[in-house]
Amino acid sequence: MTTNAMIWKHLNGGDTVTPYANEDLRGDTLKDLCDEFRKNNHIRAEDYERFGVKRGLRNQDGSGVMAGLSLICNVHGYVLDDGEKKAVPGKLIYRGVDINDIVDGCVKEQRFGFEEVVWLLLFGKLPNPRQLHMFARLLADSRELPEYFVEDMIIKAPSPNIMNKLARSVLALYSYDDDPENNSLENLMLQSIHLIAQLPTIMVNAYQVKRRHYDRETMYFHPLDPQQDTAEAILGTLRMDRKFTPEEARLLDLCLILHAEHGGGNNSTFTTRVVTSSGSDTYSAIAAAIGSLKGPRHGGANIKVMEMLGYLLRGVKDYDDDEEIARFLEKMIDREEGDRSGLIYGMGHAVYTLSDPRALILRDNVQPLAEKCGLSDELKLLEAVERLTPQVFARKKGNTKAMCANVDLYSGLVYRCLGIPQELFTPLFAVSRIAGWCAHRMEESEMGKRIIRPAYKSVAKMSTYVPLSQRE
Ligand SMILES: CC(=O)SCCNC(=O)CCNC(=O)[C@H](O)C(C)(C)COP(=O)(O)OP(=O)(O)OC[C@H]1O[C@@H](n2cnc3c(N)ncnc32)[C@H](O)[C@@H]1OP(=O)(O)O
Ligand SMILES: O=C([O-])CC(=O)C(=O)O
Repeated sequence: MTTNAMIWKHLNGGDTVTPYANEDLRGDTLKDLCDEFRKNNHIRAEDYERFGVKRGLRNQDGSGVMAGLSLICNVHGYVLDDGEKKAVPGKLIYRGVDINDIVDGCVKEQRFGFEEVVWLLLFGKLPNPRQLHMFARLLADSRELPEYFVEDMIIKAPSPNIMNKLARSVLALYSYDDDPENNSLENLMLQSIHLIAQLPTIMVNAYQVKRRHYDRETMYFHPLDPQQDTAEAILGTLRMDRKFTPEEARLLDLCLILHAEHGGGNNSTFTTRVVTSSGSDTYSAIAAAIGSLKGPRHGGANIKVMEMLGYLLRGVKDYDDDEEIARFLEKMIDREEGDRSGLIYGMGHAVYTLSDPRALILRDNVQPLAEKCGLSDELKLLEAVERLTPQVFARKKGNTKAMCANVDLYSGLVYRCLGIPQELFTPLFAVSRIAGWCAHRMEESEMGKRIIRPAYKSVAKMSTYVPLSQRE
C-alpha cells in the first residue's frame, strides 16, 4: 500500500479509500469540474493587443522585454536596423569570450573545458593554470553526497523521471546544510560549488536506482575517482564496466561546455532569478530551475527530438525524399503526426534567427561519428528537419521569418553515440546549466536588489457576492 493510501485509510477510521478519491474524480465529476472551469475562464485574444500585454514577456517583434542587466552572457541573434529586426548568424558569448573560441582552445590543447567554463561563469574571468587546477580538484573533491543521502533520499524514494529526482534531491540537500538560509555571497558561493559538483553524482545515482526499481535491471554504484574531471566522472560511474576513451570523455565535455549558460532570459535561468529575487534559499531556486528546464519547449526538447525522430523513422518511407519529409512535417504542425503538440522539436528559438552556434558545433561533431554509431539514417532525417522546417513554415504560415535548428536538435545524437540513455539527455543539460543558474543567482542576489514582480492586467468583470443559500 502506498503512503498516501495508508494515510487515507487512517483518516477514514481504518477503511481503505482510494487516495485522493481518484476513482470518483475520473468519471463525470472531473468532466463537470473542467466544464465549470471552461465556462468561467476565457480571455479574448484581442484583449492582449488592446491592453498592450507583452505575452511571454515579448515585445511586438518577438524580442524579449528587457528585464535586467547582466555581466554573465550575451546571446546575440539579430540586429535592429531602423527599428526592424534583421536576421544574423548567432553568437554565444560567456563573460565576453566567444563560445567558439573556448571550444577551439580546448580542442587544440586536447583538454577538458567544463571546469574552466564554470570558473569563467562564476567569477567573471578565464582562470590561470593554477586557478584551474585548484578549481578542478575542488569540484572533484566535492562530488560525494552527504553520508546516507543516497540511501535515504535516492534509493528509498526512486522516481521514474530523473529530472523530477534531481529537483527533489536538490530540495532535500537543504536539510543537510548547516546554514541553508544564509544568502551572503560567501555562502552562495559555497552552496553553488557543492551543487555544481554534486548534481552529476545525483543524476547517475538516480538513474541507477530508476533502472533497478522501474526497469528491473541491475544497478551499479561505482565509487568516484577524485582524479577525474566532470565528464570522466559521469561516464565512469554510468557505465557498467567504467571504461571510456579520452575522445568519448572530451565529446561529453564539449556538450557540457555548450549547455552551461544562455543569458538571464531563458526560462530556467529567469526562474532562478525570480526565486532568488524573493530572498529564498539556493535549494529552492535551483530546484525550481530544474522544473523549468524539464519542459518540452525548453531543455526537455532534447528528449522530444529523439521521440520525433522515432515518428519520422517509422512514418517516412524514403529518407532521401524531401517532399515526403516536408509533408510529414506539415502534418506535425497540423497535429496529425508526431506527439500531436504541433511542435517540431529542436527547431526555432526565441533569440537566434539564422543559426544557434551550439547546434552548428554539435552537428559538426556528430557528422563524422554517425555512420560508425549506426545513426546515419537518424542524422540524415535531422538534417532534413533542419533544412526543410523553414520552408514548411513559410508554406503553412505564409511568413518568411528566419528559423534555425536549436541546441536540442543534435545533442541527443551525440549522447546516443556515447551510449547515454535517452532519459539522461535533459538531466545532462541540468548538470551543465546549473553553472549558469548559480552565476545568475549570485548576480541577482548581489546586484538585482528588487523583487521581480511584473503585472497582470485584470480583465475580470465585477460581480456581487451572493450568500450561499441564494446561489443556484
Ligand atoms: C534549450 C532551449 O530551450 S532551445 C528551445 C527548445 N525547444 C524546442 O525545440 C521546441 C520547439 N520550438 C519552439 O517551441 C519555439 O521555437 C521556442 C519555444 C523555442 C521559441 O518560441 P518563440 O520564441 O515563441 O517562437 P517564435 O516567436 O519564433 O514563434 C512564434 C510562432 O511560431 C511557432 N513555432 C515556433 N517554433 C516552432 C516549432 N519548432 N514548431 C512549431 N511551431 C513553432 C510558435 O508556436 C508560434 O506560433 P503562433 O504565432 O501561431 O502562436
Ligand atoms: O535561450 C533560450 O530561450 C533557450 C535556450 O536556448 C537555452 O536556454 O539554452
